Parts: sequence; structure tokens; C-alpha cells
Amino acid sequence: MEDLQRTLALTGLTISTTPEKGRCLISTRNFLPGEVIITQEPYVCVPNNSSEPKCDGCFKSGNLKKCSACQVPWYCGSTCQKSEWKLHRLECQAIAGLSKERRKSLTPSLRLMVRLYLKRKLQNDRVLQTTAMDNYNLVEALVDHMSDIEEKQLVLYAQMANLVNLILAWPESNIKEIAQNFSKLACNAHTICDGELRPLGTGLYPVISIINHSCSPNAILVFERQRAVIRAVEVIPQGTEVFISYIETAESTTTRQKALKEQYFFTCSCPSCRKGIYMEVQESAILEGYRCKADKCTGFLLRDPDDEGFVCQTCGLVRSKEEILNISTDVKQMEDKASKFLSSGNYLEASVMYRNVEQLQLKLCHPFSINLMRTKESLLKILMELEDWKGALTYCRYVLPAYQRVYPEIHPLVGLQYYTCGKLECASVLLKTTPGKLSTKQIWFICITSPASSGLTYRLTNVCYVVSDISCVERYYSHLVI
Ligand SMILES: C[S@@+](CC[C@H](N)C(=O)[O-])C[C@H]1O[C@@H](n2cnc3c(N)ncnc32)[C@H](O)[C@@H]1O
Repeated sequence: MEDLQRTLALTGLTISTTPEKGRCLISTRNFLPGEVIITQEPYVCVPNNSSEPKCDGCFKSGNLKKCSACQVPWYCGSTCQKSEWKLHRLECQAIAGLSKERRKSLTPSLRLMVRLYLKRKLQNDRVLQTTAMDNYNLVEALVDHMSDIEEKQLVLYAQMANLVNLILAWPESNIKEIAQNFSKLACNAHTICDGELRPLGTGLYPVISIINHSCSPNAILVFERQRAVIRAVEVIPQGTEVFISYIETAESTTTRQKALKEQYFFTCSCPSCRKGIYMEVQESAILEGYRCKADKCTGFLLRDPDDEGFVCQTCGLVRSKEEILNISTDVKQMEDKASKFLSSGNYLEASVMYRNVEQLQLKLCHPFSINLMRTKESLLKILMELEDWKGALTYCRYVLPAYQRVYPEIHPLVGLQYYTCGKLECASVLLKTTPGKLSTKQIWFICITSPASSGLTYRLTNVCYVVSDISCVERYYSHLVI
């Protein structure tokens, strides 16, 4: 702990403790927006299970080879295979002893846990070195919430611990400790995402895990490959606690609080959660409720006292419960069909269905409804798959104001949306001026490298907090007057 405090002091941080939150990370100097506060390599990490395999070393897809001995991890080449070898050598021996069936059921969580124990062993045996930010003592210090977990979940952790025990086949394994570590992973591990915030895997970063949650955080977590990077999103004065958000912040207070309670076992009391009951009701009515019947009215609806229907809080018009129920049922049925088309890759049918959902939601939901926002997000993705750049740009522009409302001014998703808008504008401009059809790959390449689009004048400062390859943003800056 002293070593860690000394290392953190060099970057302007210290660890403190409070009775309500446990350990916290505090700044000992001012941090400016965009500044890196702390970075950490994972203690252990593992790529997620997806249809497209990923390299165990760099998490990249495409042109990979499987480990010939155990047939579990994939590698993109000898560099990644070598960098992973010390840990995988032990993992390979353990996995190779399993039946084919057991190997197939080796989930990322089980692999992560096996790797946690193998890394501890390698560090104990001094095969891998330890540092102040990379040692098992930091894992031991993580919160586990064992006393808060329901019986059913405990049984599941015990079953998973038995499997880990079977894989490791160590006489000294402690099932209870392994189960406790599964509980630690549940409230401390992080999803590793790429520059466009797509999930790639899971990692344990025991120092980053000291940072507590706020629904209006002053910092964000992004990834540069597997390295976790915490950046300030506002001025963080000396002596202030650093906060990130553990959850999707684009939800009502009630929904956010429920998610935090279920996974992290605390009741958030950040400024966004302390709005007062009236503001909370209004927020839920806008984000999750219904629109006024009158076309031009933007009022939100609340249940009338007799529970007969919903009353517009601006013009007083009442919508009956039956009408709302009927439209909601139609929306639900159409959404189910649309998501089936989407998951089967039938983008054309999915686009038709989602547009129908959107039309119904426009009649039902408040213009700032989260559900409507999600439908528009789906349409944006589908139209990009269909290479309908103009249509995608329209939806990208629809989504931006909704994001600006539900996310803080500087937020990875807002930045990413600006970035996508810029790329799509560029694609639209290029398609107008370039004869013939360009391949998707060519378009994305040109969009990323060309400074010639008006779309790039979007507030790219936002992107700085999102895109790991900052050099591409700097390239834009050098050609632009924003
Ligand atoms: C990833 S850990 C954060 C570090 C933790 N405070 C510690 O002592 O190790 C997550 C846990 O910290 C606590 N926590 C995080 N943010 C909190 C907050 N805003 N209010 C209360 N407790 C919080 C909860 O117990 C949560 O399960």
C-alpha cells in the first residue's frame, strides 16, 4: 500500500477512505479536461466470446491461428503468442488435461479466474515481476460484497469455483476464496472496449477499481488496446475525489439506482441522484413516459389522480390508458420482429420494421424518450450496414440532440456520435463527387484520412476523449479551423 501511494503521488493522486464508500481516489493536484489522470495495464484480461475470434494478445480479429496444443486461445502472430507465453504455458497445460466437452464450456469468466491464479503463481515464483501497480495484494484488497449476495448467486459462484479448481488441479486450492474472487470480479472487473466503444473483452485493473461511481462523473474510462486510461472530463481541482460512471447514464434516476444496487450494492447519492422527488418524476415522465396527444405540444404526461389516464402537464389534454396500451402492444410486437430480422442479418427487412416502430413511437413517446433514441440508434446502424450513407447521416443527426440531453457535455458516446457524423458527411460529400461505387472499406479509409469534409468541423474536441488513436484527430486539427 505504501508503494502504491508513493507511485500514485508521482501522478498527483492519493488513496483515502470514507465510511460510506470505502476506498476513494483523490487528486493532489489540478487536472484539466482531457488530461490523463492514471493508466493501468490489466492484472489479467481475456477476450470475450463472439462469433469472430480475437487474438489473446491484442484482441484483434481476422487471420488468427489457434494454439495447436490446447485449441483454446487464438493469436494474430508470433509477437502476441510470445508476449502471452509465460502465462499461457501454464494455462495450456491445465486446459490440455480437460475433456473436449469441458474445453468447449470454458467461458471467458472461467478463463479470467484461472489466469488470475496462474498470474499469482508466476509472480510468487518470480517468473513474472511484481510492481506497486501489478501485484496480487491489490486483488486481495478489492471489495467482494459476499454478505450482500443472494443465496442463488452464491451457489453459482461455488459451482464456477469448482470448475476452476478442476482446471487448476492444485491440491492447495481454496474453493471459498475462488468463489469470493468471482464476487470481486462482478463488482470490479471492466469491459474492455475499442476506440468505437465496442466491447472486446474483460480485464481486472485493481488500481482503477479503487475509483468510485458518480452518475455525473468528472472522469471517464477509455482503453488504449488493453491499457485502461482515466481522463478528466472537467477541471478536477486538487483535493477532489475522482469519479467515473459504472453504468449507462442515459437512464432515469430510478433505473440507474436500481442497476447500481443490483450489481454494486450501494445507493448513489451523487448530484444527479439528489434532484428531489418532483424533478425525478418529471425526468422519468420524459425519458420513459408518453407524449402529449396534441401534435405541437412538447409537454410530458403524468398519471391523473383517478388513474383514468395520463394528463399533459403543459396543455392539460388527457390520453386514455387504453389508447396507450394499444400502441405500446403494437410497438412491442413490431420491435420483436425487427430485432429478429436484425439478429439474422436481414438488414433490409429490419430497416422497414424499425421505421414502423419509429412511426408508432413518435405517436406514443415523449420526443426525448430513451426508447425512441434506441430505435434511431438501431436505424443508424442498420443503414450503415446497408451502405445508405445519406439515410445514416439523417439518423446520426437525429440521435445527437438526444445524446446531448442524456449524456454529459463531454462523453465518449457524444464524441463518437460527432465522429460518426463527420465520417458520414465525408462519405456523402465523396459519393457526390466521386464517380462509381466505392467499397465500404474505401469509404471508411477516406473518411478517416481525408480532411476535406465539412462534417469534420463538428466539435472534434469531444473525440479526443474517445478515440484512442489521437494522432488521427491531430491530423484533422492540422487542416481545420474550428
Ligand atoms: C469498484 S469498487 C470501488 C472502490 C471501493 N470503494 C473500494 O473500497 O475498493 C465498487 C464498490 O465501491 C462502493 N462504491 C462505489 N461508488 C460508490 C458511491 N458513489 N457511493 C457509495 N459506495 C460506492 C460500492 O461498495 C461498490 O460496490
